Amino acid sequence: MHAIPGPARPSKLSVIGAGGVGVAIAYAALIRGSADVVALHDLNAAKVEAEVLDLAHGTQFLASKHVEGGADPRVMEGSDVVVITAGAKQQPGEPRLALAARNADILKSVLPGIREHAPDAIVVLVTNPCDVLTVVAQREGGLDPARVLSSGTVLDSSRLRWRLSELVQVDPRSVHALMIGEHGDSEFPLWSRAKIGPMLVREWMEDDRVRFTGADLDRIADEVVHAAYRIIEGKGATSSAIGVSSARIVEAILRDERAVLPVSSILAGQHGLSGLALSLPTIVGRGGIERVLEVPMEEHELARLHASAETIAASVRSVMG
Ligand SMILES: NC(=O)C1=CN([C@@H]2O[C@H](COP(=O)(O)OP(=O)(O)OC[C@H]3O[C@@H](n4cnc5c(N)ncnc54)[C@H](O)[C@@H]3O)[C@@H](O)[C@H]2O)C=CC1
Ligand SMILES: CC(=O)C(=O)O
Repeated sequence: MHAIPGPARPSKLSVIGAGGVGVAIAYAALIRGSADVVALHDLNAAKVEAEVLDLAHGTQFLASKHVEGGADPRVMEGSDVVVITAGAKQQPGEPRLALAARNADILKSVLPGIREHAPDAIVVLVTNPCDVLTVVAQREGGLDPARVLSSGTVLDSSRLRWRLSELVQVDPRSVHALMIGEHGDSEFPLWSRAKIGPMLVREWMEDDRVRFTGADLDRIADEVVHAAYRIIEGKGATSSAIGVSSARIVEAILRDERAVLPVSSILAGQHGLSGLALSLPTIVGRGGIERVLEVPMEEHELARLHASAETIAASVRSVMG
């Protein structure tokens, strides 16, 4: 006789940091139904309690039905995924790497709470510089490298796909293009593998009916690399797009999708790189990082990847010695 399966345990996402980004992630996750339960945690009790109430008041219209939170780290109990957004954000014109020392200290202060209350959770870094902090979290927290990752260039790749889709007037879901490397100034588009539908972007450019050139692609790449600076100049921070990007990563984990996403994780020899985190196309599932794909690339792209890796490694050395 087969046992009748009981109801599945509700999935739980906790978000540390109830600032602009943390709330955007919680809101996106609740609307999309990324997790059954969403918890918010912040040191600022009044702020986090107000944010939880504000979110809960929309429950009737949300896909996920339970939001909770507070200043006590016990709100993270039973989490399947913990997303970290706690920390300082960039001032206009400030590079992400300038936040490394400050945010590494904040990260170190939140790791014991995760270890105590959510020891089985996959940890996703969003706080910048997210590649550097992924390494800090793994080493300081003694985490399994497969179970700590960062949103990396998921957001940047979404920016790239949107700009390309506007250029060629094709649905962004049919644009397959990646920003790789650092989530920061040294990132770059992997043009040699970029496709629109089944056709390489380069093949589109050889078609007489297509009205874009290499100069257009250079301009788009530059816009993507500088996108956050532009938004921070105008509204002080970015939040909405990282909200949906992070919710998407959480879904890939909780639903064991084995989706290929350009998250950042600690490399173990891919492309000759080890001991630092950066973004490459990666299979993401219930175990976190299932596999980093060693995508073939051209020599000049490999050189850019190594330069990006060195930028991250230098920052890791500066905060960890
Ligand atoms: N990886 C990415 O693609 C992106 C990353 N970010 C990064 O996300 C981070 C957060 O940005 P915002 O939410 O705009 O900043 P914010 O200033 O609005 O919020 C930060 C929150 O962290 C909280 N916090 C600080 N220390 C804490 C601790 N020890 N425990 C719990 N909470 C703590 C603060 O009380 C505050 O509510 C920044 O580092 C920013 O650069 C922002 C956008 C995109
Ligand atoms: C702030 C940041 O990292 C971004 O919007 O890309």
